[in-house]
Amino acid sequence: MSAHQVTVRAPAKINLGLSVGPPRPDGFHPLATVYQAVALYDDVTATLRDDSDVTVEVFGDFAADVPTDSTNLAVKAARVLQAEYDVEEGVDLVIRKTIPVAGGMAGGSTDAAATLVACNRLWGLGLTQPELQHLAADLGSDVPFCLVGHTALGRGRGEQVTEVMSRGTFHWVFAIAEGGLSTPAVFRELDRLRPLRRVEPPEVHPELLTALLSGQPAALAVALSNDMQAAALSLRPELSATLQFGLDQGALAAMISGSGPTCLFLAADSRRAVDLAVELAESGLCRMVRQAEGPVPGARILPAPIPR
Ligand SMILES: C[C@@](CO)(OP(=O)(O)O)[C@H](O)COP(=O)(O)OP(=O)(O)OC[C@H]1O[C@@H](n2ccc(N)nc2=O)[C@H](O)[C@@H]1O
Ligand SMILES: Nc1ncnc2c1ncn2[C@@H]1O[C@H](COP(=O)(O)OP(=O)(O)O)[C@@H](O)[C@H]1O
Repeated sequence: MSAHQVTVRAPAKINLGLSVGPPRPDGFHPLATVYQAVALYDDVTATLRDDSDVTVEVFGDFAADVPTDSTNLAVKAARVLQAEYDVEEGVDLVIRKTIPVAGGMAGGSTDAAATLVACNRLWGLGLTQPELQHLAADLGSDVPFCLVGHTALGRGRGEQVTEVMSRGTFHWVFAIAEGGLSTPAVFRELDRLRPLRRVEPPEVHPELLTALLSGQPAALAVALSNDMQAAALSLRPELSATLQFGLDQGALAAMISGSGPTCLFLAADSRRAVDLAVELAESGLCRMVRQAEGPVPGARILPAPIPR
């Protein structure tokens, strides 16, 4: 079924465990990661064009930091679909951005996932989830997870995802830093910091999977890990103070999100998450504070567009 306009809501991700192996011959790093999708969303509205052009407009919190040319990941996703399936129609994309840019939360990747879902419907392509997953993997290592959401294990370079059982809802607080960090630069810093001969193949810690099954935030707090944290802190040492501040205010755990620089905090419940968010906002240590629960589903079509 095709449509004239489709809006897709797509979540940010965090990595509850991020184990990074030595670089492969193609330059990518093998990962064993446990992703979780959290309720911080970008909305992508796709409107049909008669000609074959693809345009993008971005508004919202972080719009100024997002490219609106052919390097935009949403534009790339639409172009990939056009090329693969000989689509003659085009699309106008409008992104409402609430996920920090270059923040280690897969904002660009999730916009690409949203665009795949939206254009699949808009152009009446009828592609299945595995077909979309295949295209997603070519667009970026995080994109396949953004399609499925919830909690999932990521292997390979992060693009091979399988669902992980998780009980209950976890309450997260995010301290969004001024400026972003380039993902390749953080991987390079990690390689510089670690003697490569001694780097083990990546692995998921069994305690993390057990903690997710228990649904207990206190168990999850001690099972979180991120190999990229040391590299992100090496590039942005001031983030250590933000992490420590959150712990001093009662967070169960504090960690860098993915390649950073967003700092994430696990709260015991929703009330404590609100308290922590207020304290962080007043601390002046970050640009913005957000709260979100997880897990939530991946990119999905909304029944009606969201007014601007
Ligand atoms: C680090 C992670 C953890 O989930 O997330 P972010 O912190 O960026 O959100 C991801 O692996 C980011 O995935 P994504 O942002 O899709 O990366 P890609 O576009 O595939 O790759 C961008 C660049 O990052 C490096 N890269 C990425 C993934 C990987 N497994 N090994 C790498 O070395 C490579 O230099 C690559 O050219
Ligand atoms: N739709 C998009 N949203 C955000 N960033 C985008 C988008 N398209 C391209 N980019 C580029 O991708 C880079 C990484 O962005 P993002 O996916 O938000 O970060 P991260 O890889 O840390 O999760 C940004 O610096 C930006 O230049």
